[in-house]
Amino acid sequence: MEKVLVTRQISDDALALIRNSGYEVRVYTERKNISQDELIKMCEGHAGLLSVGPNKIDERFLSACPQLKGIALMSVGFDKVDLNAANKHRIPISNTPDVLSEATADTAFLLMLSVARNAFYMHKSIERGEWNFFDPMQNLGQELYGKTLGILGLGRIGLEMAKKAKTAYNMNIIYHNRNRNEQAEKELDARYLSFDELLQQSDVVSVHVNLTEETKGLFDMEAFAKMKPNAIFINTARGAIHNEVDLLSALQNGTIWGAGLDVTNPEPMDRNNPLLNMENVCVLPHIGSATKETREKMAMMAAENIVAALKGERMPQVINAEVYESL
Ligand SMILES: NC(=O)c1ccc[n+]([C@@H]2O[C@H](COP(=O)([O-])OP(=O)(O)OC[C@H]3O[C@@H](n4cnc5c(N)ncnc54)[C@H](O)[C@@H]3O)[C@@H](O)[C@H]2O)c1
Ligand SMILES: O=C(O)[C@H](O)CO
Repeated sequence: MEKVLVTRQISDDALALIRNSGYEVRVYTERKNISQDELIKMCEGHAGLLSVGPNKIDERFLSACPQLKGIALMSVGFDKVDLNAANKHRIPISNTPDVLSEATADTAFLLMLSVARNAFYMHKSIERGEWNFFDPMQNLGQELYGKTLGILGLGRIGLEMAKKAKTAYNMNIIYHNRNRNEQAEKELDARYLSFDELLQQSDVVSVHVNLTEETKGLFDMEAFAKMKPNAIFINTARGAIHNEVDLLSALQNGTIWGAGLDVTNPEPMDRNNPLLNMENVCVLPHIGSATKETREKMAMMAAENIVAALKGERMPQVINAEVYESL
């Protein structure tokens, strides 16, 4: 019986789907990140890998695991995968698009509102015993009604964020993306701008692009300096898209007003990171898609994909469709 390695505990239904399809499942249950050497060792004797978490799938890994017939990621982001290497080894790789878009956009929205009202810091101030009387001039945040939201990356998640902001706060939507989205322009009255124009005109910038060589470090001091002093920076995409040292300076010297991060670089963030003690910053531990419903859907999607790969069928959510074309 062929075996599938699952690198984290996932839902029983998803595991049952793999087992009921005729495969043995081994679940790695230790609560720590896995080194590549450990993963290579664990993959021995397995035909399928359902990869949960930031496992690096590169030339070294794929050369060391020639028995793998497919890899299903339980994430939409695939920045840890070297697709050229996967194509070279003819390994199909799948991800979990769409099912997590709403939950992740909710997290971006939650951060936007929390930063605008300093919510996390206010919570901590109660714990510190600082809530002693009602002061009408203290703890003042910003309103979002009618303000301008700049979306970098109007893909699946960016579009959900734009819809929420338009519906809930009638925000003006501006965006920068690889391609224009005429439907969003029509339905949300969204305006397409250059990256620099987006920075200059946004009250909130929300990042939803994939992490690539092009977007790595895109938000540095030069970018923050182009933003408005009242601007809020939200990143739920990947931590490496912003330069953390530059972000800290921009927040400390008032170049921008606040920041909300669901993603950091590295992850986990060091508990002594100065960003955690700033009034104008909210940080979450990469919980973008972390609802029971969404994680269940992601697990089922990943399970369906790995079963397809082992059966020799096309993975429904394959990222590197080229592997099928070259067969
Ligand atoms: N925080 C979380 O838990 C969480 C959850 C899901 C996804 N994510 C991140 O969100 C990202 C986006 O997910 P998605 O499903 O919306 O992906 P998507 O592919 O639908 O959207 C990404 C958009 O960014 C655009 N883009 C990419 N590079 C660009 C560039 N250099 N300039 C302009 N536009 C560019 C693309 O054209 C696309 O429209 C994922 O890659 C992942 O890193 C994070
Ligand atoms: O890309 C994703 O789906 C999330 O960030 C989880 O890795």
